[in-house]
Amino acid sequence: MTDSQIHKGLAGVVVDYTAVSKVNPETNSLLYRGYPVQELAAKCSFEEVAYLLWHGELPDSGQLSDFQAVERSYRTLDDNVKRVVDDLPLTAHPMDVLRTAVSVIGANDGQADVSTPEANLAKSIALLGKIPAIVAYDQRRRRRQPIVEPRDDLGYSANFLYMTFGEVPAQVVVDAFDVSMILYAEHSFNASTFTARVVTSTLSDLYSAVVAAIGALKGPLHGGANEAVMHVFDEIGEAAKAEEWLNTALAEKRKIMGFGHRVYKNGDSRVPTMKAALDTLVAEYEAQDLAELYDALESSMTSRKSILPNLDYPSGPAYHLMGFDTLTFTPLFVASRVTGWTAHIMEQLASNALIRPLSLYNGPEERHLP
Ligand SMILES: CC(=O)SCCNC(=O)CCNC(=O)[C@H](O)C(C)(C)COP(=O)(O)OP(=O)(O)OC[C@H]1O[C@@H](n2cnc3c(N)ncnc32)[C@H](O)[C@@H]1OP(=O)(O)O
Ligand SMILES: O=C([O-])CC(=O)C(=O)O
Repeated sequence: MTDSQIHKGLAGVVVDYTAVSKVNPETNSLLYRGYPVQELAAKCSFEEVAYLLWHGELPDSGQLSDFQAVERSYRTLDDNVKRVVDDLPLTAHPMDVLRTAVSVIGANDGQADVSTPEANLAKSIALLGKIPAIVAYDQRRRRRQPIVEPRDDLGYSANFLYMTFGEVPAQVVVDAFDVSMILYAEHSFNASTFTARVVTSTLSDLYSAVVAAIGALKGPLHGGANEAVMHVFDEIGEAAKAEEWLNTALAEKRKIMGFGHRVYKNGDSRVPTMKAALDTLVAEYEAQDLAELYDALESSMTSRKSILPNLDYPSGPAYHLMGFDTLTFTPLFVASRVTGWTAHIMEQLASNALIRPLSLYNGPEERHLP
């Protein structure tokens, strides 16, 4: 084995087929089951997109209402989950709380190890329904606000916002949130999805794969970047300081959160759609200062490094304007991406091979105890 066989970070390595989504950096496009994500964001709800990712086809109206009824039936949290969350310190990151709560849901499911396609689909829909309840519960407990029970007369996004804030915001806000959920739902073999597939490849259960994926998503090089973008905005403060801040940060060899991508080198296909959603929020909340800071950092970064924003760059400030706590941004990503993860878990199981790459040893030569 030689050095040339090593692909650090698996960059450029094709590991398997997938029919769930196609990321094409040459055409700067992203297809979910063949449909451009921009069309889905413009014409479909997040529930329809979740159904598409799992079933391969969009639902007709009867299939959609059956699906929505099942998702709505899972929106209430069991007491045992609430108790575990309540026992966690407020110093725990919301991603750690969510990871723990999903683990508790798995441990309480007597059928956790049943991995038929039907059983895994049922668990996936249950997680789709329950994760917003966990995220909302945790933000409200941190704010010492009373818990808001779900409403089954509301769609996914309106209910998510209602449970978090105690009221349904203006329709433009619900729409922007729904668009973000659609855009975050799926992105081929990214680090967290690959993590879920590795766990699944050992024939472990769906909950274990999702818990592991949450851990992988938390890091700032992946999903944690949407939170990190907001910390950067807070650090900079105002548009006039963006260029100087960036010069210092680059001189210190810092990675600028929300910029760059392993696959897209000419811009992230999802950014224009999310930026348009952010613009509607800027108008709704009259947040021109934030928009100016966004533009100033983007244009400084583009002229200094020619590195373009990824989806986390517009999503972070969008969630901020909606009123979410900064630490809650990556859990919002989980709420959406659980659809893609579970679609991949089911795909992996349908054609499984244990994922186990090789390594080139560079430790001490063989040696022996005296
Ligand atoms: C939804 C998502 O998960 S999207 C990704 C979210 N993550 C972030 O926004 C974190 C910031 N971005 C990054 O750290 C990187 O761009 C990654 C991890 C996303 C992609 O990394 P890679 O594909 O490994 O790119 P790589 O690190 O090889 O970058 C190539 C060059 O661009 C530089 N670069 C890439 N992204 C950035 C950045 N955000 N800030 C500063 N420099 C950067 C690298 O330092 C490297 O420079 P060098 O050749 O002088 O060493
Ligand atoms: O594809 C990646 O590497 C990261 C990403 O954008 C995502 O998971 O949405």
